Amino acid sequence: MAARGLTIVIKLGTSSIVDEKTHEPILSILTLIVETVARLRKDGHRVVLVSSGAVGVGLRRMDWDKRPTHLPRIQALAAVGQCRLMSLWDNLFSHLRVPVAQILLTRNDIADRTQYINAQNTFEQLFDMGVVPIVNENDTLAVSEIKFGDNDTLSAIAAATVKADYLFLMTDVDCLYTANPRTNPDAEPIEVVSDISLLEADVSSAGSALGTGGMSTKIVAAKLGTSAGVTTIITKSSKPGNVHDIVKYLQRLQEAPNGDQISDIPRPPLHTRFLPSDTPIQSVTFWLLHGLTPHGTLYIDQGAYDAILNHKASLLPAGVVGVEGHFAQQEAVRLVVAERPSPDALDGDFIHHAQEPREVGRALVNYGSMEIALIKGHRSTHIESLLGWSESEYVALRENISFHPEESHPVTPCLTPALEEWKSPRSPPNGRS
Ligand SMILES: N[C@@H](CCC(=O)OP(=O)(O)O)C(=O)O
Repeated sequence: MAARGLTIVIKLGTSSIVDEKTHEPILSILTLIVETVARLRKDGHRVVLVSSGAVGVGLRRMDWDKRPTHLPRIQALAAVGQCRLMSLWDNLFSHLRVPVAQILLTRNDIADRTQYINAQNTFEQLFDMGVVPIVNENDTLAVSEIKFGDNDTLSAIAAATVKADYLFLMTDVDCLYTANPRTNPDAEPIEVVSDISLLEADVSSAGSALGTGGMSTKIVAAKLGTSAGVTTIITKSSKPGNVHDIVKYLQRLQEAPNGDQISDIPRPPLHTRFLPSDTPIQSVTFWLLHGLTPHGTLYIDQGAYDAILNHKASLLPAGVVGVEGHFAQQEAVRLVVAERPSPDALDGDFIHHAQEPREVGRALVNYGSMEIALIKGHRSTHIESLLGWSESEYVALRENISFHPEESHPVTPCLTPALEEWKSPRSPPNGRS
């Protein structure tokens, strides 16, 4: 039986495709990527590339030594580089007769539900036309509040948007290790991470001089990807052909009817595979949680939280104990569970007295921050007399509320503990190359 065509997103960071010192494109890698993508397509798969490198390529074009710090200069440089970067990709892909398309995104572009769906439709159409979409952040427009921040996060959001089967985060290491393999001879590769919430990652790991991501942003991207049902894979960018081999291996693994035959399958190149959540969140939920930038925070009491979570209730003004930030109707806010203040507490006191306030989800609100500050703690029947008008009896409708699939876990420096939890039964012996 022919294998089903998969949707595969491959993310390439700046350091994978641009020489850090000379800023020249690493043509050998770019070519191998193009050949790999062409092979995957021949196998019937749909491929999206998320390519960084606009700033790096721009530096070469302008003959500048280093990345500027002044934002308009970075944005101008990215505009120069993006054009050249795409011409490089287009040129290389054209030799194998693969048409490509450029998709530049900012958070704003997908903050509107209609635009998000438009983006989905465009990807879909490009796949139907046999085109490889090449995605980057729209650096020319993006300022901090509308930035994805790094292309690892962008690639996870793109993977969720196209409902990808696999997201490959190409990096300068083969995989995650139980310890630093350069300094610790006992370091073992981590082949499978079945529950990413158990993983403790080094948030201090820096990215390259040109890019913005690092290992920590890959872990964040893997969390986003797996929560949306996307198997997320870290593997070495200098061996792009590995992507093809890993996909073949995973297909054979899926087709193997029972465990006995798995041992007959040749081992794949080294990689770390983050397994998707058993209960992936829906597209709308993912969009609410990750597509929108929150403009403020609503503090809700435990009763409201339980009612929304367990009884599918909408959020009433009575369940709101505090408001932070300035936001308008239909903007996204964080939801944080906090204790109700004592009657004699000063405004805002609940935040300080609450036992570990925690963000539990996000919501699109029916009222702006000023209105919610007036109606919080009151019955819905009082909204009209308090505001002089009433839009809805709810601060947020249940369908516009999404909860995070898991509570946030502390992220501490080290990739080592709880190894047994992550290792697949087939983890290779120490020192495997
Ligand atoms: N959008 C930017 C890259 C941003 C970024 O995160 O880069 P990287 O950390 O190399 O994936 C560019 O094209 O230069």
